[in-house]
Amino acid sequence: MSIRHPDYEHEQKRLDETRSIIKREVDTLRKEVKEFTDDYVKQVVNYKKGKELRYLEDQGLEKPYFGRVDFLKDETYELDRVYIGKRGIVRNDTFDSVVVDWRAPIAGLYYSGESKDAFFRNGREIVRGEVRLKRNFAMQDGKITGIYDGALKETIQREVGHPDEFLEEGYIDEFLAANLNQTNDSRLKDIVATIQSEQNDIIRADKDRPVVVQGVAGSGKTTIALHRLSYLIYNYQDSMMSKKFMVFAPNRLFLTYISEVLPELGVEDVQQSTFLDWAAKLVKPMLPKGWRILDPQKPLQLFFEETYSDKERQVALHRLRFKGSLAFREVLHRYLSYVAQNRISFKKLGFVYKRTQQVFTIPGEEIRQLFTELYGQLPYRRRLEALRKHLKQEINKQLFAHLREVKIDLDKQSLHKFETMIEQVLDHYFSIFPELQVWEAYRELITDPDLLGELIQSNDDTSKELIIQDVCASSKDIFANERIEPEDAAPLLYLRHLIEGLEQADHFDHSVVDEAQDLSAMEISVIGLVTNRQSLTVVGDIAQGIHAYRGLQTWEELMEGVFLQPRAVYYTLAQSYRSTIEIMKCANEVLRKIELPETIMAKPVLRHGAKPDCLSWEGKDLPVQKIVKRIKSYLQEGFQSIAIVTKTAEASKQAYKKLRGHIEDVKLLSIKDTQFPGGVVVMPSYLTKGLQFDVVFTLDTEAYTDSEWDTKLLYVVMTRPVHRLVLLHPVDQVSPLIRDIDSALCEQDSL
Ligand SMILES: Nc1ncnc2c1ncn2[C@@H]1O[C@H](COP(=O)(O)OP(=O)(O)OP(=O)(O)O)[C@@H](O)[C@H]1O
Repeated sequence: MSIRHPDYEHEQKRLDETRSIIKREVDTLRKEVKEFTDDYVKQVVNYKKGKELRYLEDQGLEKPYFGRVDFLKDETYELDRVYIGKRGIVRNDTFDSVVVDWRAPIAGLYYSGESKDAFFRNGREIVRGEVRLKRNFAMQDGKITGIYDGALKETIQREVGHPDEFLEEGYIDEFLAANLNQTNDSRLKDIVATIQSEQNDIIRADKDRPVVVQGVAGSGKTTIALHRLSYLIYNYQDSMMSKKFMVFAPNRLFLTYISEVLPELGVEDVQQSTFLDWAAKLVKPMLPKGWRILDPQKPLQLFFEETYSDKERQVALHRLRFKGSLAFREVLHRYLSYVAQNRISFKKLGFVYKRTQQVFTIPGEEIRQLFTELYGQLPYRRRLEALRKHLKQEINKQLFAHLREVKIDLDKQSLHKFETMIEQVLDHYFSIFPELQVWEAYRELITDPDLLGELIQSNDDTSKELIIQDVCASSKDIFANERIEPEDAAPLLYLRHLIEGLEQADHFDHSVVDEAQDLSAMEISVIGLVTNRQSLTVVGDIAQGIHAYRGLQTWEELMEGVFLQPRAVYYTLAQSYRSTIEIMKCANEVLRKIELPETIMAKPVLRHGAKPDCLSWEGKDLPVQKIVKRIKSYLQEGFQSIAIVTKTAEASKQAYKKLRGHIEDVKLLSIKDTQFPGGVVVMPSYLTKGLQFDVVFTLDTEAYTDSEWDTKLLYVVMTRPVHRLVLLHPVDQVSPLIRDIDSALCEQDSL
């Protein structure tokens, strides 16, 4: 575990050897990359070599690997000693592997830890054996500065003697602790050296099944979802393309925040979008000219800001929840059946072959069955195409059977004439099918209470009536201004899937859905529709669901209602890596105010820090000078990213006005921002989702009531800091959420 490790000499020698190999590689690559060529293939090879060279120069030489695993194979008793790094390194002359890429199958052993019963997949083969050693290295300037051995439990046993007690407290190995304790620059990093076993299971999960992860705040959900992309592209580049990977995240700010880690992980050209930005591109061309999608912030203002009446909120809640629900998805399906049943009269198809006066018919019932059953799974338009083809074949079959019977041989010209006649007959027949237009159909459905009432299924008639009235009347009002709302986008796309089918070109090879609890089941269903082979990674935390008016209430909704074929694999992550024990204990105390399953309480890793400060101030005006003084002292201590968080966007603007003259470079962030600047920022609570900072101030803690939404919102904010949390409130206004937090958990004082 330290420099006096018995293997130190040996490991340093191994590192020296590896570094000299890398130096030779660097020299060769430098020469090769410099060579000019106008051959396209060679240019591509050179580009790849250039990338490899940059990695070796920037990182490979400094730290070629971070771990070692010794694996004794059951079958052959061979001992593989594998050094694992961020990228694989192969000797150019002998093609020997010097360092194995962390994503390679054998590297999985390193992450699952020491075990007598281990295995990895080598293509189709499963190689079994024993992991004899898992070793981590700390390195600096080509020197080994630390060697950490063993699986967690054994290490603790050796060092302190009481493994279970420590594990319960969230003990982590020294190597991980050393990594976590570095001051954070608030950007996401790669964690390839310290991926934990339960995280590794998610990263390496089956690519062709949806993966759903409930992970507490700071458990690494975003990080591992991105590592999974890197893993997938490394192992399946024949069947997947990184430019067909999509990351859905809650806002544009968050997208730039995560985008920096992607090149580090070797996946550069991944698409990234909010659900709405992506959906809007597909939905806008479907709308009548001049129509627009309303601002997605509207509902947040409606629910978090005080200017709206309870009635307005209630109506919006009914409408928004309904539009995102699986019940509505069912209604969309039923609408198509309704059209088939009520708006198409399946008459018999008949025609006469004039030359012999033979009458051919296909009964209406048979056509109905073909349409609703045999081709029932296809989108409406494709069903029509398939049905037409089918009927044409059937007519041909009947005709040729008849011709054989009456011994008539048709010449080319007669055949052509006959073909034309069939097309005419079919054209006439198909005029009975309504030409469904997605937008028109949707509009009819969502504004006509009688139709919706007929298609909705609910046991509770009174609430059904109420919901239908709210949904239809308020949707009509929105449409009257030639607007749709963001929550219309997913059902519109779903209906398009049912009527026209979604373009294959818009499909993804893999989709990551981050902060999935804030999307509706309908939205996630749509993402499922456009993701090939259901290759999705869906991560989130129900405790952080701040879009309760539309988001998921439980993961069961997805497991039982969306991902059925194939079924999703569900994982939970309870260990939290971001904040100190002191911060997480305090945040958990707030979360306990609402009823949530125990599985979503975070267990912080064993990293201590200062207790959160809960500071009250006297007087009418915010004590700007005192707050500024605190911020400055944190900056002097070396903390680089500080978030001053207010509950609403409006409050952020006010706070920014007060602070900007006193703190250099302070920035105000709003939903419109796309760049995440770091430094000192003022921002509304809901925008902090997914982000992290060294220090977080909640400027108006008193604004959070004890409603479920406010509780979750404050919890989100309280779980953003890596090192320090400061909760501020006027002395005579205390939020019920923090009123009775034990003074053992937070430092209560006046500012
Ligand atoms: N195995 C690990 N080793 C080192 N750091 C880790 C590990 N897992 C997570 N972290 C760190 O924990 C922090 C939180 O990670 P991340 O933002 O991915 O979590 P999250 O679950 O998405 O959080 P939230 O839901 O609160 O937004 C990051 O700084 C990340 O680097």
